[in-house]
Amino acid sequence: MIGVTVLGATGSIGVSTLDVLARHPDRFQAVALTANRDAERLADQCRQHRPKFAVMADADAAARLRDLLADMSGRPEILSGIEGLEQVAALPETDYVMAAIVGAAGLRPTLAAARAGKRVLLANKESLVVAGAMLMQAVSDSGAELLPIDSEHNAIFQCLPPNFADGLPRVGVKRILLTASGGPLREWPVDQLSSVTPEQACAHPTWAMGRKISVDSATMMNKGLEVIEACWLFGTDTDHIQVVVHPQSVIHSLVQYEDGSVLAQLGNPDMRTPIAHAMGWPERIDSGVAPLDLFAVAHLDFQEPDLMRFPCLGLAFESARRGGTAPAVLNAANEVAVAAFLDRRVDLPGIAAVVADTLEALPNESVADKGLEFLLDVDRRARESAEHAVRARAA
Ligand SMILES: NC(=O)C1=CN([C@@H]2O[C@H](COP(=O)(O)OP(=O)(O)OC[C@H]3O[C@@H](n4cnc5c(N)ncnc54)[C@H](OP(=O)(O)O)[C@@H]3O)[C@@H](O)[C@H]2O)C=CC1
Ligand SMILES: CC(=O)[C@@H](O)[C@H](O)COP(=O)(O)O
Ligand SMILES: [Mn+2]
Repeated sequence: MIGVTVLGATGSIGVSTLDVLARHPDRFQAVALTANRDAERLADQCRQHRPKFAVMADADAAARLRDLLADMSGRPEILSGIEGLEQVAALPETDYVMAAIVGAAGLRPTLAAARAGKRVLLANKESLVVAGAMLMQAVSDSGAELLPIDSEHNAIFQCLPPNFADGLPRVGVKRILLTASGGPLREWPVDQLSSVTPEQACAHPTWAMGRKISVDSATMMNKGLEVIEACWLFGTDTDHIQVVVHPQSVIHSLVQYEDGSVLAQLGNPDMRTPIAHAMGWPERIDSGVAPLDLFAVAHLDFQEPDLMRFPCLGLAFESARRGGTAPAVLNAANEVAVAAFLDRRVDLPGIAAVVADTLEALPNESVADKGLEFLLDVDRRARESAEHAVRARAA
């Protein structure tokens, strides 16, 4: 039996993961489930999946979870805080860790799973953006397995040969073609972007996801974060990654080879496919996703991204090229700006403006030989600076 810890069990990826896990009761057992504040949903999940541990990041929510599960026989041990998250990411009875916390908050538990040598199923792209070198080093030092859950990166993984870690040029790869839907604002009049509401930004045309990543898709910052994620996962650079807008989200990404071949992975836009792929790998297991009907799809369209409409994508490419602390600053500023947008404290174009101001305000520092505390401090300073930029725009 394979023991699974699901970090971020109550979120969009967490729920899909538990759906796949429940389809294979003879293969997987939930060992630990975690959430931030949603004790009610985590309590329901504990009753269904009967994990040994449940963690609420928030201490008050952990107390609520204890009350909610007081009458459950064989109830899980309930932990709280970041230490609880790190503990269940590294349990001896856990084989696989689904890293599905949203944002840089997922970094420490994801790192704990990597350091403990687990199979890390990585949805939390922000971990790689903030601490790519450190996370990749932890994976290599411990012998952990890192399998991408992000649909594009999972697709690329499926289109690469098993020895891709030898280096993409050595295995004949010319470049990665990273697909993007273009989000709900792809055709919105550019001069009216300041009127976009949080509800409109979160109404993704093809994927059902949490609110933070939905806004990132609307600004195309999501694709920018994914470019940085791809650089780390596949040992490449921005010159070898092309973003291709593909509104149908049926092709999840492509790999172009030296001989002219282009390999692609296709499927319905449902995250249970990459989740089942990574949980079953190297075998193929049922995901519950309906077979792709190409006649119903009928057309596959491709466009170049419009960097005037989507300045966040340009900022992310620039941060990736600069390296150092720039990607961590980009990520922190974006998290602050997206939260402010969802609170209606800045308008949608304000997100890119806050990120640009924050990148400008902070020096770019080298991350070589620096530890986790340094990166957490960069993240903290960038958040402070971004919050100032939000207030300055609101004033
Ligand atoms: N949704 C998708 O289809 C895809 C998501 N991803 C990535 O996966 C990750 C998760 O996304 P998604 O599932 O959409 O997000 P959701 O917002 O739906 O879920 C986030 C999860 O993280 C928990 N959480 C939030 N903040 C904290 C915190 N500070 N400490 C501990 N736990 C916390 C939430 O708990 P609570 O419910 O209590 O708030 C919830 O369980 C993101 O990094 C995203 O970029 C990548 C590709 C596709
Ligand atoms: C499902 C998934 O992997 C998301 O990251 C998706 O890519 C979002 O769609 P966009 O292409 O619009 O960012
Ligand atoms: Mn994606």
